[in-house]
Amino acid sequence: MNRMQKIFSLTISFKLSCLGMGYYDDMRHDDLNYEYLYGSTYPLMKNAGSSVAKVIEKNFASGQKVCVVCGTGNNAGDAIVAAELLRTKFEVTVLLVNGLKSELAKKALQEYGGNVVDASHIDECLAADIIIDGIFGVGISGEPKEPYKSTIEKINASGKKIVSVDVPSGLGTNCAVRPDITVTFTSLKYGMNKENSGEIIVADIGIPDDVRKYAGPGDLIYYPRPDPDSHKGMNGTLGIVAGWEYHGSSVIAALAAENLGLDLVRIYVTNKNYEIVSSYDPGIIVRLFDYKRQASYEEVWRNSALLIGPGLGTSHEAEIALKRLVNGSAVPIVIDADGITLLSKHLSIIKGKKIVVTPHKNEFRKLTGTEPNEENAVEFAKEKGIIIVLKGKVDIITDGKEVHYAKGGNARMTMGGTGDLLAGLISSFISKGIDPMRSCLMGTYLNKRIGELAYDKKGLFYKITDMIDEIPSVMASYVR
Ligand SMILES: NC(=O)C1=CN([C@@H]2O[C@H](COP(=O)(O)OP(=O)(O)OC[C@H]3O[C@@H](n4cnc5c(N)ncnc54)[C@H](O)[C@@H]3O)[C@@H](O)[C@H]2O)[C@@H](O)CC1
Ligand SMILES: [K+]
Repeated sequence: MNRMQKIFSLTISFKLSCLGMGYYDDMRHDDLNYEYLYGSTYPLMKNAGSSVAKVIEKNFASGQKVCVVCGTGNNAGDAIVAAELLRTKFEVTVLLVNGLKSELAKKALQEYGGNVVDASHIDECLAADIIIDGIFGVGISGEPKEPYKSTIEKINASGKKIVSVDVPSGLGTNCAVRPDITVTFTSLKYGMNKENSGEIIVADIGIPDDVRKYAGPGDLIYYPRPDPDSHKGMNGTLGIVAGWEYHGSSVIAALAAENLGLDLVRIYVTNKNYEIVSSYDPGIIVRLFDYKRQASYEEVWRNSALLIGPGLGTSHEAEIALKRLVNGSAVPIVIDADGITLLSKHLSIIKGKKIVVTPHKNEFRKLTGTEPNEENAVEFAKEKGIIIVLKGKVDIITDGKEVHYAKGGNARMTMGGTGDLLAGLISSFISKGIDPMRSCLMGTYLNKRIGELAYDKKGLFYKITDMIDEIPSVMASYVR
């Protein structure tokens, strides 16, 4: 390879591995939400394997020898499912290059009744007529390590017909299988073309639309891990303008934010509640807000996202503050509770702003002048260019184009404070730079989930801080 070729190859490889991560995240998202809604994702693996088997039956004469080369993950599982379906018509051998790690792949192997060999039989296995490549799918990270690197080289040197499962193993690195056919699942992966993937067949493996319509644990994986080189302020700063009337609402939202790993959580209150809010938690910064001073507004605008409204009251000073804050803000704002009541009198201020409004049914009526239902929420969100989270037994989340739902929770969640908590969660995710729509899905799912966990421990007798206490364990199980 000359220098230019090397640079080109490195660029391609970098791009593919970066974008490969995107596919991996999307696949994990779909898998987690699938599990949440329907249970095990094994049926998807069965569908994936079955689509590979169908392609082989259609393209190759039966009776030939097939070597199914397996890595350790779910890509191998798909290949083993295909092996079981093919073994009545073909002479099939499953080659386990280095055992299996994936539980689903192990299950597929249990259901497979044919011939299995280990790496000591690699040469004899690769002498088959057809090779199924189930070494890596989108779960690869970095360059293939041994023993896979030399296995890929042997596959490419074999001169046999090669069918890759989902993606050619190693695609985007310097060592990739070069197949005749690739059966890829759900959608074409970035960078795949005829040269590196052979004939590409996109197979639908039956992932239901609901995995993207419903908020679920899969949405939480989009929480950004802090860069080890980042400094204070780069991982979310939230300005909470709340609690001027009912101080507890601002504290609930701030505690939610603190538990979500933000760098700085600041509450802005007036004289009346300054002392009591300041005394609550050492991790929360409390600042005095004077609605007549421009400096107060400028301080609030320096945060990466704002939450306005919980326990704010509807005083004259709150009304002025809301108007000026929204008007001058360049960062996204979540408006909740009293903020919604005030906003309903000044709807023109949200034009062109990045706004999420989180009304319950009555607040929705006040805000829109219409009945709280999906159709009206979509209509209002579209007309105003905002996101609406209409809270209820099932939350409805819409930006006027897409509609999503969050279900779950329990009857105890009608208690005061759950709305403040939800607004705190959504605004915190937004402050970390997560897309606002995704932030709403993450927040609505998480709010319902922590209600369920609190119920598991204390039944109907849990309180709002019990929900807040559950935030870290839920997040930590999806974000490492
Ligand atoms: N929702 C979906 O899209 C579905 C995807 N499925 C399959 O699942 C695949 C992804 O499965 P997995 O996440 O288990 O990942 P893979 O099967 O792609 O590979 C992961 C395994 O390879 C190892 N590994 C990763 N990089 C390596 C490297 N550079 N050198 C050596 N070993 C390495 C890992 O330790 C892990 O055991 C997809 O490509 C697809 O084939 C299907 O099972 C069905 C559902
Ligand atoms: K593969």
